[in-house]
Amino acid sequence: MGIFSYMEKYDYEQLVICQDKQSGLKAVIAIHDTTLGPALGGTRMWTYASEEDAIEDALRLARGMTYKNAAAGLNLGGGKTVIIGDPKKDKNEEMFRAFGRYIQGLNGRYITAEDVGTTVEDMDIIYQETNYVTGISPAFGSSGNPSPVTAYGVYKGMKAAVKAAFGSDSLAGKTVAVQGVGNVAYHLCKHLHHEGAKLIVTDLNKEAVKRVVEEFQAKAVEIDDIYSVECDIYAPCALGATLNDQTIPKLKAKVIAGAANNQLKESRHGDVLHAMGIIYAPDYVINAGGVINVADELEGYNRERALKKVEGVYDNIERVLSISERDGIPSYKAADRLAEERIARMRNSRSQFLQNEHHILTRRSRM
Ligand SMILES: NC(=O)C1=CN([C@@H]2O[C@H](COP(=O)(O)OP(=O)(O)OC[C@H]3O[C@@H](n4cnc5c(N)ncnc54)[C@H](O)[C@@H]3O)[C@@H](O)[C@H]2O)C=CC1
Ligand SMILES: CC(C)CC(=O)C(=O)O
Repeated sequence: MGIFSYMEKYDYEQLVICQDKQSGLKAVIAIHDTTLGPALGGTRMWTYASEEDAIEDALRLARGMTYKNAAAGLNLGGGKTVIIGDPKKDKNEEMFRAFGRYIQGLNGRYITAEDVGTTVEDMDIIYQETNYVTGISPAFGSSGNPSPVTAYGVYKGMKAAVKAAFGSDSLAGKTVAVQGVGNVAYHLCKHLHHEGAKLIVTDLNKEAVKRVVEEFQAKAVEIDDIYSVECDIYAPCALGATLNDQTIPKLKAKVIAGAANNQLKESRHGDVLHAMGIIYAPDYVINAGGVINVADELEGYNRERALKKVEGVYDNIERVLSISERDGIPSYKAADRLAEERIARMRNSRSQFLQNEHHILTRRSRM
């Protein structure tokens, strides 16, 4: 399908291809929908096999952010950036300075933050060129790395999903298979270990595996074995599309609850999970803790208030799963319905861009 056909099919607003020869920057900014407010979504840096893969990831992630921000009750639209490159080798200051200027050129339509392969330090560099960035250092009055807060939300959402499957939200004694133990899942494993869950983990990064084995007595398995291990919960916390025709038949888990974006390769895989009786916590509902955290910056960041809002992920998962049960529809469809209904209701309200004649992020710099 051509880019314009794809953008028309899912009603995207804008796709920006950014290049800076001197720094090697090759970035794709996708803005899906700004009905609820400026598009907010992180910047992912990854070694994509092709430019087409990078563009597809940016588009899928951006639309996911529209649904995530709407379902979380935020006055934010959906957008995302991918930077093509190896985050371990290809980063430099001028790359993120150039990227910050491209964001500034969008005049507040897109606000960025961290995602896979980018860090608070990268956001601090971007902040030198534009105000339209969140998740920057607390020294600037910001919220810092969103990952630990995302993990807290996933932990709360997992408890709600476990309650739907087993009748109690206790994770004590439950076995959780965690795929990808990076920024978010390291902190998720800490919560799970503290509550007495047993951990089975895998990651391409052997140092990341070693850390959770040593700290949380996790059992390490090979990359492809994570799907078929005996467990109660499968927690996808790596990249997307891990729920597909090849992997779903291997699953033994009764619950799927993880941080990764775009876990379903295609929507129909959500139908398959529903038919199998597996409780699927929709990815953009359970992993909304990070964006809820950085969105609190719009009011002048208050960590206690932000964490209180993130605890609401538990209620949101309960609400989606009860709609799924009541109406006999897959949980991903119940989540989509909630998000789409809010966007439709807000379509005619005043834009969140210019409350009190100021972009919603300018309040931060006035505090
Ligand atoms: N950082 C945040 O606050 C948020 C992150 N997410 C999503 O959560 C997921 C994880 O994000 P982070 O922890 O920030 O990224 P990260 O890059 O720190 O961790 C991802 C880990 O997955 C591993 N990995 C990649 N492919 C793998 C595979 N095939 N099998 C096993 N491990 C694999 C990587 O080696 C890495 O250690 C991503 O999908 C991200 O988009 C969603 C919401 C917020
Ligand atoms: C604050 C960011 C981590 C938000 C985002 O990009 C996400 O939730 O995927």
